[in-house]
Amino acid sequence: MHAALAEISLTLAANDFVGIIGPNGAGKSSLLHLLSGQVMPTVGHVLLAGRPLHRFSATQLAQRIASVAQINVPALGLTCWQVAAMGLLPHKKWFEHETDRDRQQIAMALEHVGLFDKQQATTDTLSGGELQRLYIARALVQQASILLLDEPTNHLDVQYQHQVLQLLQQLGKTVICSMHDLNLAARYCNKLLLLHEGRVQAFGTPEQVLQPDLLQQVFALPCEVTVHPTFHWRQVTFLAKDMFYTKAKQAVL
Ligand SMILES: Nc1ncnc2c1ncn2[C@@H]1O[C@H](COP(=O)(O)OP(=O)(O)OP(=O)(O)O)[C@@H](O)[C@H]1O
Repeated sequence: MHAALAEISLTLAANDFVGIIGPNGAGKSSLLHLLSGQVMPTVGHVLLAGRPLHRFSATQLAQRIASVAQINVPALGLTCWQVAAMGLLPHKKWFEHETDRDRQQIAMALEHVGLFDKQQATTDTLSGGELQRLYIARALVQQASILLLDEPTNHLDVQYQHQVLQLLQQLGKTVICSMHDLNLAARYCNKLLLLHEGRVQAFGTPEQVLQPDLLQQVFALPCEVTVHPTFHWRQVTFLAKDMFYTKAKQAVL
């Protein structure tokens, strides 16, 4: 049997903003499923505050961990407000009504993701990016201290990519998300986890993880890593193989 992940051992601290990076099929989504408790590891444990995830009830987990999946099917007929309000479910008893505080929280979450003005719009009228932001709003309403997001900037335009990552960074929560854009990951995450073929290739700060040789080996493309002159972020540029060799040849001539 093929294991999606193997020999993963890591400890994440409260308030870490971790970007899981790696090529297609590296195991990013599988790791998020394990961390959310959706899937149990066949070997080993995932511990939350020292307690294995399987020892928490579904409600207890939902009060602590909120997940935003990669592909969210729009809940047909529901308004943005109603979808965001679903985040209250782990905190409510059956038929318990929304309080003023609940409504304030929903409004704030919608405001945070730029959807306050669309609160009465139905989800089938939203763009892919708006839908993504709506599910992030639902996760905020859930008030979990850990947020797991599968490619949260997928479908978002540049402005909202930055707005959403900035928002996630400022939440003061533990945020773990898979990301394909290494430059956005370098800019916003304080830690990166580089996966390849189900194994951890590197885990640490963006400076530690974004090493050209390592990236070249994992992504199978020549790459350069530079440092932004003003902000000191790492910036990764992948080169098509022929570009790299043409440039190297010119440098030799
Ligand atoms: N439900 C499943 N059953 C069997 N194998 C699976 C399942 N889901 C994923 N896999 C396999 O596990 C491996 C890791 O997949 P995963 O979706 O976690 O990768 P990923 O890094 O998130 O990829 P991508 O960047 O394409 O989203 C792949 O080989 C994939 O084919």
